[in-house]
Amino acid sequence: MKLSEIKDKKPLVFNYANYVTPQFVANVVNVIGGSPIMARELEEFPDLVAASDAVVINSGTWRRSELLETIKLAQLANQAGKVVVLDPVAVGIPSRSLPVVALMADAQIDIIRGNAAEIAWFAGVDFSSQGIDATGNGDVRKIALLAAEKTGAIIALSGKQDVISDGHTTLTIDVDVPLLATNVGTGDVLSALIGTYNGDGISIENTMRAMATMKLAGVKASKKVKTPGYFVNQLLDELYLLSENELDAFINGGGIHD
Ligand SMILES: Nc1ncnc2c1ncn2[C@@H]1O[C@H](COP(=O)(O)OP(=O)(O)O)[C@@H](O)[C@H]1O
Ligand SMILES: Cc1ncsc1CCOP(=O)(O)O
Ligand SMILES: [Mg+2]
Repeated sequence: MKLSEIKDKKPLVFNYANYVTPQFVANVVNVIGGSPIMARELEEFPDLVAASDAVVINSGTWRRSELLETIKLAQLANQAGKVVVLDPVAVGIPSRSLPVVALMADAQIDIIRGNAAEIAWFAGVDFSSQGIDATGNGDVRKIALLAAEKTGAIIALSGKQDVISDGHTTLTIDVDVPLLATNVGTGDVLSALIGTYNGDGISIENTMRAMATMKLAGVKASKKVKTPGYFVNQLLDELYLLSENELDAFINGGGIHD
């Protein structure tokens, strides 16, 4: 949906969040105009999925004992026709790959948002990483396209260059904002923004708008402040203040490439 529609409809975004960044994620969904809720209690899933417009599963601090519950959550969302976004934090670490494989075998994941190393894992391409961060270099367009073909999901690959691919259409946002990489959680936030924008229907266009929103807010914040602490607060303010017209101008003004 468009930014103005988010402000109108206030999509409810159910975040199965990691325990590192939930406050940041909830605030970003809130300032953009959506409505966040965090939960991880199985008994609550049917009610919460029914009420939600999107379900965002972040595997960043997943315990094995939560796997079956999370699969159930994704299945409930599938049955209710709600978009499911997966943020597969550090999925390339072998012990982290197994539960993600299990989830994807038993439920449909509509959109996968990860950094280049995480998406490269789905593509079957080698890409250096250190813990939660991508550290290597590679052809990120090709990696996103391959990952989309292999998973059937829309791929939202983030980094210096953002790439969105559904296996047919591949878009890139090529804008370097190093400060966006200085706060832990910007990736988690982006995944929740993607859920918010896809709350009324899953599309590459909605996914691109979410990524452009984050990038543009980052560009604006980095013009005003130069250090990580101020930046994270300025980023929240820029997300809050962002208008539909500014976003359209960014998207149509050469920020996005085929
Ligand atoms: N060097 C960079 N230049 C511009 N934007 C970046 C850069 N690194 C990360 N970002 C942005 O930061 C956000 C989080 O992406 P990323 O750091 O790849 O995720 P994660 O935190 O999951 O590793 C995205 O909006 C992405 O575009
Ligand atoms: C540090 C850390 N450890 C497990 S999840 C997590 C946060 C990851 O956040 P992001 O991928 O958005 O930087
Ligand atoms: Mg991440």
